[in-house]
Amino acid sequence: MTAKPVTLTGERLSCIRDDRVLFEALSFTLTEGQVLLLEGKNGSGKTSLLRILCGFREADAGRVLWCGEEIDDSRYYADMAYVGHLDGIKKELTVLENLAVSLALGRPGYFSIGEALEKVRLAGYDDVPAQSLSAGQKRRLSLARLLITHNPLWILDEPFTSLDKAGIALIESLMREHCAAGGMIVLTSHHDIDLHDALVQRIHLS
Ligand SMILES: Nc1ncnc2c1ncn2[C@@H]1O[C@H](COP(=O)(O)OP(=O)(O)OP(=O)(O)O)[C@@H](O)[C@H]1O
Repeated sequence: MTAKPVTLTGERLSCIRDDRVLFEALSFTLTEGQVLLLEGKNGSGKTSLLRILCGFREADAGRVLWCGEEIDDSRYYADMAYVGHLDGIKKELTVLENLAVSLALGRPGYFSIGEALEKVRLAGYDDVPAQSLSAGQKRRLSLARLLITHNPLWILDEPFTSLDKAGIALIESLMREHCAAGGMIVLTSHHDIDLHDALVQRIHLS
């Protein structure tokens, strides 16, 4: 039996909020190594589309498929990692405890916890409660979760928020490595991203 190709497909997706059509009949297919960049002004529906792709909200019409199957199965949730506005961090836990919980819930990824902390420049912060971190450090911690578990699909809502220049360059290089390893990324960003154009599909919501 041949394995199905790894794809994320949006099929004629529509979203309506308070009688306003944010988007309608939106279709795309993302394959291994590709990035889908959602662009558009504030309130245009980027986060709403991400939430539909994550399965947190149903589309008003259309379907989301992972490897050709509807996303209501556990395989999708094992394969997908979401980093949203709220960082997904447990503030009462330490940096190390936060990552240990993520690792326990997922499959081991590219890096150990120690290596991931080095990468995101949080080495030495292991025992610091997450609530004491700065906004940029919290964002780095939430992104470190992507490195310690194996998730072919990353869904990232404004991943560069609160990051300094070095942090932005770091995330871009992690995204390039993820795509080179066959991963896929869907993200929203108000910043330009430094990725090879051939990898990037853009959807502009208006
Ligand atoms: N839970 C909700 N109930 C009703 N309306 C909502 C809800 N969430 C979002 N909206 C509305 O949907 C529209 C799109 O919001 P969304 O967060 O998807 O925009 P966005 O493109 O991500 O914006 P931003 O760039 O500001 O993050 C907005 O007008 C918002 O008020």
